[in-house]
Amino acid sequence: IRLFSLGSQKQQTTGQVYEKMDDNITIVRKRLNRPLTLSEKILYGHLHEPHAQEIARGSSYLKLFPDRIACQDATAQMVLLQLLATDISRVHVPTTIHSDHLIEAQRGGKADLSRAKYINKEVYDFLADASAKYGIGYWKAGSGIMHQILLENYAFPGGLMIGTDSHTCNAGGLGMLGIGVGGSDAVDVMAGKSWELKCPKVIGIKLNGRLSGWASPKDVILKIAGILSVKGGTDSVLEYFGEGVESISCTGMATICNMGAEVGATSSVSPYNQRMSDFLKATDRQQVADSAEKYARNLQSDEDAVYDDLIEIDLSTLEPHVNGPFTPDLATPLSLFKMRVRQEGWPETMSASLVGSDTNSSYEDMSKAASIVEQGLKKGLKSRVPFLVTPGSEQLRATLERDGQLNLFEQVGGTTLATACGPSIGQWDRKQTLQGERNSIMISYNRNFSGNNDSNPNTHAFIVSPEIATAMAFAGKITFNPMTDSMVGSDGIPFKFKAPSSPDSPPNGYAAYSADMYQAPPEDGSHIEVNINPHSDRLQILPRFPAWNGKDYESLPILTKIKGKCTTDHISMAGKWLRYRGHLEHISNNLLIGSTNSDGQVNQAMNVFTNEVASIPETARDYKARGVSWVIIGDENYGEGSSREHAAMEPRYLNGLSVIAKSFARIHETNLKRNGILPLTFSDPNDYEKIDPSDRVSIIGLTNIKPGNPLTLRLHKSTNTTIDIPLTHTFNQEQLEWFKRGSALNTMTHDK
Ligand SMILES: O=C(O)C[C@@](O)(C[N+](=O)[O-])C(=O)O
Repeated sequence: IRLFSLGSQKQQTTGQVYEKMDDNITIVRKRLNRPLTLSEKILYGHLHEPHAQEIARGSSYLKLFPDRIACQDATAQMVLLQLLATDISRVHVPTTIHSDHLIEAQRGGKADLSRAKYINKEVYDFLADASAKYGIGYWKAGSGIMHQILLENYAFPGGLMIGTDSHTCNAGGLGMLGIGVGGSDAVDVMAGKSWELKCPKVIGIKLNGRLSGWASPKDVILKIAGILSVKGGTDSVLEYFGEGVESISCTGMATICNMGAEVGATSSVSPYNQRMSDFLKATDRQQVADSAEKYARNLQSDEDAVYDDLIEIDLSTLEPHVNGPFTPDLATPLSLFKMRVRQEGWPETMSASLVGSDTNSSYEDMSKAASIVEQGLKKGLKSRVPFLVTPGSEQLRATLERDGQLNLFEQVGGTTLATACGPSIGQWDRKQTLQGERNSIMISYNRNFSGNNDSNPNTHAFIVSPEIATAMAFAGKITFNPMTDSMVGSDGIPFKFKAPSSPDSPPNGYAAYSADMYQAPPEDGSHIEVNINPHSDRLQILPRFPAWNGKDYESLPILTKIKGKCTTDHISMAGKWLRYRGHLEHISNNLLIGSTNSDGQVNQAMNVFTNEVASIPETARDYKARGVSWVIIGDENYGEGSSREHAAMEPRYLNGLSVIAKSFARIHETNLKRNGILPLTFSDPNDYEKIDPSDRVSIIGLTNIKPGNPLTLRLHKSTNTTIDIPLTHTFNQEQLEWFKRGSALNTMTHDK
């Protein structure tokens, strides 16, 4: 299978990682004198200073050494632009970049891939050249989605990996702790620095019984999302255990761990077991399986481990779920979905069914979808809607082609897309839906925010398993329930779909990768020049953010007071804006264009100098041109979702200095800190109501800012009165250096 070498990436063997983990765990056990959960063993097994590290779940900051770094092409550009600003000559930790975001779904896999290679040539060349220069392995467009490639080649039980993608936690399916981060975190680790993470709490999720019928691994996490909500996992690791885990494939557990990002979890992980051993062997990693077997005690939770919270799921009674629209935690059991569709008035007619992507594109997933298709075919039926299928990697695509599943999809009118994220991050050219048209789609992806798949805010996206999405494609309506409803074959005879089944992995093994999918890093790339055209539309040398001026912030305007959900998609939309992910000036034109303000307006701001209403980016640019800094007022879970640090860099670049919110999503809060913006929280969330968008605000206490010290927000009302509001922050001492120097990057570079 593996037709590529890791090249000169000097990396520890898995056995060496396990030996180090074992030593650390022994030291920490003696200090804590209590049982450890699996995620604790992995984290403490990677501590920089196991003897001295303060360990307090939910509060202390751990200093860690990850085993790997992974980036995808939409976020890697900012990583490499930051690397170019440092004195780093070669990454200190094995790193790969995966080209999976910049391929737009339009006509089908081959055509879309060659179009993407043409459109994105400048960016792909930049990624390839900079990867070679810094000793990074580069997976080219068409090789597959980062999370599948990682699972198939690099993830291992007990490992610790950071990735510039919020779904890095997908690796939990193979027992690895994968954590989504912003690019600046990755640069720290590439430089050989230890990486800092707030010690997570641990939510135990005990799976009892075993899945049967139409219930799939996807339904486990869809149910959990409904229980925890999009912020319920914040600052926690979801840790799976129990007999039910043994009944789920390694890739099935990866699906469950992948969507832990949707409840804001720091990560998700499952214990080492035979299924993982089987998957490692099926993907040509016998040695890893042997090492894991030898250290299995460190790859599972202690029997009497204590969790901060416990959720039990009975797999035997679990039914399929449908989550959405517009938020991944709006969970409805399939049996109640038709009624809810009618109660809520959601569009009943389907406009498309999308199967695959990084969440559900394993051999098992695709084979289950194919088993439904085969039943429909036998009854002379075809998909009634566009049926788009995304294999997760080239290895999977070649295997599915060899074993016949792709041909089945095509026989019912399905289209195989490129092995890329495509519609899951808005890279979908939908000619048939006009902007604003109300419609419903069924997706086996992980995220369904407004506009996330096709930029149409009225596309109602419902997250389901691949088999449910496939069955509904034959019915052409979202109220179809394959567990209860019949279809009519072309012979006029009614029938019901039988529940799907599939092997975990291909019975005849995986097909081979073609060697030109991967560019191994050369022994020495220091001679390689990375040039950026100063007139480029897509790549721009990173401007430096100015250091703090040492004073309190006085009488700043509020750019916008946001009400309700404000994810990183609302702050820095993906889709067609991915084009500018390497150009801060250009991408800043999408700042908060998806957000709704407290007056209920989308992408509108009152300019306090001109008294004119304009778009948020235009208003911010006017303030910047006037040399005026400003703040954003946010609601709950501000910055939910993605790892894209652009959502923090853009406001900073346009002169934003602080976001004051009721609460923050973990990754985004760190991204704001790392880019010199103050993420501050209302000590009393009700104080949010005291703010009028026309107020001026001062932030008092900065000259004495210390970890744990509250700050004061002083509101200057139009009636010439002031109101003081207490604010909290979560900066520790090192992070305050980022604020004072203007950004974390500024602490790593000398003025050139
Ligand atoms: O936008 C990106 O590039 C990052 C991303 O949104 C990708 N993704 O997983 O959808 C994320 O969630 O990290």
